[in-house]
Amino acid sequence: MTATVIDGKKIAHALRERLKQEVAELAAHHVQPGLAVILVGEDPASHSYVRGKEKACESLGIYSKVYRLPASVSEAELLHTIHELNESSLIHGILVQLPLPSHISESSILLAISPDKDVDGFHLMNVGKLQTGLPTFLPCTPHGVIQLLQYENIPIEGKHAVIVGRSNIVGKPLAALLLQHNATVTICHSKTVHLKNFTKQADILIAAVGKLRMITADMVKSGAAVIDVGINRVNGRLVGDVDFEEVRHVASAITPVPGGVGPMTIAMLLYNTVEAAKRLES
Ligand SMILES: Nc1nc(=O)c2c([nH]1)NC[C@@H]1CN(c3ccc(C(=O)N[C@@H](CCC(=O)O)C(=O)O)cc3)C=[N+]21
Repeated sequence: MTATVIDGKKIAHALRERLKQEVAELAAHHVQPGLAVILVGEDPASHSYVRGKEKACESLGIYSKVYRLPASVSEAELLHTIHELNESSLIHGILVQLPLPSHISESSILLAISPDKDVDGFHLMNVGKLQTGLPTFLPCTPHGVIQLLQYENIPIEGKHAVIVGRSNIVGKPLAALLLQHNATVTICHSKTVHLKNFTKQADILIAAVGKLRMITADMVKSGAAVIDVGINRVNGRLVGDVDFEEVRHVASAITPVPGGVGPMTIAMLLYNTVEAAKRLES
């Protein structure tokens, strides 16, 4: 078997074209969605992601403003910036790029963002809403994964989805979303004993660990859909958590890295920003 390679770039592009029309319709009503991105420190990868987000906003006609703050910024200063953005009428979405320097408490920063502008869906109120099944901003990467599966007509209901990785930004919210779509969900992590026994049972296997090519062909059931959320850098090149060349001969569908989940994450951020503008301006 050779898997269908899921073209995340193409699917993200299609979503962005739809959003571009929505932004144009909002403009006719004198509303321009605005996104503020706060980036603390000098991590080159973070700077590169944030540039991607800026360019994406520009191509859709979304206003964006990036706050590049030194790693030495205090928690109080950061909170001050967030409070100003909560009040700003130009800004509908606020994103604080993670990770933050260790002297800043991530949870207090995320709590300070107005839940109505929390386009990452990381505020505790919105985390609770997601768990409860109430409408909220869906975290971008998990939402992007669901969109990829739906676009490719990969059924979720009744299927066994196995997620490797339990982070607050991918593994846990993705488990909640897959449950909402009636999958049977297993979450595996670094302390899981005999990981392969679990991954082998997956109809949908999601790798979100951050460990280079850790999912090998022997861990995948024949015909499974394999979604690679991993981003690892090898000599400046991006490589996923899945051994793509090996696993593509076992799976029925597989996402590449780059060009899989990453572009969808950005598309869903734009989607949430447009949603935020519609809600705040209605
Ligand atoms: N508050 C917050 N929200 C985030 O959504 C967030 C974050 N912090 N911190 C870092 C991670 C990482 N992330 C990516 C987004 C797009 C690509 C992406 O577009 N990747 C392209 C390649 C880009 C390249 O070549 O550098 C691809 O996979 O094809 C990757 C990674 C969002 N994150």
